[in-house]
Amino acid sequence: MAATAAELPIATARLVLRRLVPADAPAVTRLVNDYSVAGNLARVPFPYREELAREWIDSAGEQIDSGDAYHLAITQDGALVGCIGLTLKRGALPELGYWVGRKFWGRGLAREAGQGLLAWAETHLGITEVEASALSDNIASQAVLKHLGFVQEGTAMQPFLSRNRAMPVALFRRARAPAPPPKPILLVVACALLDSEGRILLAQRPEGKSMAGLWEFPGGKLDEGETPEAALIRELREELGIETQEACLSPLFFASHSYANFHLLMPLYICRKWQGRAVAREGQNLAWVRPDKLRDYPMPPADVPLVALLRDFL
Ligand SMILES: Nc1nc2c([nH]c(=O)n2[C@H]2C[C@H](O)[C@@H](COP(=O)(O)OP(=O)(O)OP(=O)(O)O)O2)c(=O)[nH]1
Repeated sequence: MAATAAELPIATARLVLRRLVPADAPAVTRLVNDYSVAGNLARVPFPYREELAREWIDSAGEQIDSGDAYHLAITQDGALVGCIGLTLKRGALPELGYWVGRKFWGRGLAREAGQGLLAWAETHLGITEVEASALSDNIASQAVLKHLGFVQEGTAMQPFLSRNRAMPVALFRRARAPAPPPKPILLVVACALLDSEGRILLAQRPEGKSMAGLWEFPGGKLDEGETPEAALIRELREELGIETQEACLSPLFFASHSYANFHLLMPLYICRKWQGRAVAREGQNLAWVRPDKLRDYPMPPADVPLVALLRDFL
């Protein structure tokens, strides 16, 4: 598996870009089997059948593992709204492609997903220059590319499977993005609460928050003047209604991860002793999870290395 595949999913303010899974086939088919979507895509036939979606999802997984292409599901609040991908080619620039289901148009989702994927590709694959194309009359898609820093370089005729003929397209290219402004470092403390059966407590981020639907270790940001331990004791009380003391918190690992707008520095503590029963005081879903099942719970990208370390440690 390419080392970079471990750095997925990609989280943006409203979206999670994750690997496609076989269970996505019906949603992909429903959204692509719409001429207003398929007609803009060069490489999909119309009508579009679920069998093709299944084959494409399988090959997308293989391509991520081999590092040949990164086609990802664009999800919002856990639901698939479109797909985005970067195809690496020999002797040519990597190519960006995307589509968003018609009912999700007009919300800036393609732009947000594009920013997330391009920033990820720059950080993890060292890719700075990318090309893309859009039908000459697809003004919306061209506007997305321009927002992403692409500049039109020419036009060409390209065969479109969905239309059974060649169509005029505008060719775009994006040079290295200007250096981004420095990001603030956000210090967040988190805790692996371990119960007597060796299970760890995960909490699901609720709708309306960034990275909604992903599972995380309980915790949160430090208040002004607070020590990390005091912040964690307060967060555990506020979120779960449990009481613990500094002596019961042992520092374990830390995460250091760049999100779009901030750089997260997150010490992870382990706690085996507390008073009270953990209950969801903020409407979040809770799950007590065995270490070997942690991978079944999608977590923010910052947590992925922590989960691997924790599984080895426990
Ligand atoms: N508590 C916790 N936060 C995590 C984990 N992984 C991870 O990336 N984070 C991020 C999500 C948030 O951006 C930040 C936690 O801050 P928070 O819990 O106080 O903030 P929040 O979600 O209420 O608010 P927001 O800033 O996301 O809107 O750290 C984790 O395992 N636990």
